[in-house]
Amino acid sequence: MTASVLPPTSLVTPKIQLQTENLSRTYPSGDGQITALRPFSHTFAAGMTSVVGPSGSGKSTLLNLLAGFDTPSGGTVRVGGTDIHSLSEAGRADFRLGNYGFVFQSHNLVAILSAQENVEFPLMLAGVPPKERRERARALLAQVGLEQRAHHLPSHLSGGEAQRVAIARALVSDPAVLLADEPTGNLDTRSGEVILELLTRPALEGKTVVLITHDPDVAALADYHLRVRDGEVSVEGSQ
Ligand SMILES: Nc1ncnc2c1ncn2[C@@H]1O[C@H](COP(=O)(O)OP(=O)(O)OP(=O)(O)O)[C@@H](O)[C@H]1O
Repeated sequence: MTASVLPPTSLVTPKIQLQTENLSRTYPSGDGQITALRPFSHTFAAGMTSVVGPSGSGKSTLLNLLAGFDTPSGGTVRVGGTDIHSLSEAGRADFRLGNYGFVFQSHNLVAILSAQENVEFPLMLAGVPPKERRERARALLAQVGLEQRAHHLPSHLSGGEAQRVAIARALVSDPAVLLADEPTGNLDTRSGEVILELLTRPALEGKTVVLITHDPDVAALADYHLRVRDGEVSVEGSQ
């Protein structure tokens, strides 16, 4: 894998703060309500924060709210001072393009696009000119060690390779916030280690990485630790 410095880009964003205040979510259930997330106030530090907790405890609910994919029942998520849920849907989508990267358990690559085109995709949506798009996507594919696979379709990549392309895509806009939901969940141990190493790099660069995992060994790699139990998030301190 080639370690390289990101090329200059018009999309570079400064490190920004991810902050929640009394963030909560309830869902209707029959006659009553399910409290998926109890009021949670927290400032995420730059670096990697793991989120652990049993199935159904509220981890994905928290991540979806941080991403602005779901609407809170109360409270706010601020990214660099912007209350993301006060934006229109289109405004939030634009804001995400410039500030967030996502890595999911399943790579979610577009099946009919090559690895290179998948990585270019967010830049295309952001209106970055083709030449710069190509160069940045190439640089990112090199960073994840897949420059030789640039023209392969996702179906011709291994699970670990596809996840590396997904990471390249998540990082291509140089986002300040990277949200990862069980990114190693479907991978063998060795491929999982490669993915984690790639996720620790942006954390070392001062970005805010939030990583949901069931795996205590994966969580142990993070700088900060949150535990969710019955919708209650607690801070477990740093190591
Ligand atoms: N759209 C929804 N409608 C109703 N209830 C929901 C919805 N999404 C989540 N819940 C409920 O909220 C609670 C928290 O769910 P959530 O998916 O956040 O848990 P999780 O910790 O991510 O679980 P897992 O580890 O299994 O993915 C659960 O009781 C779940 O059933």
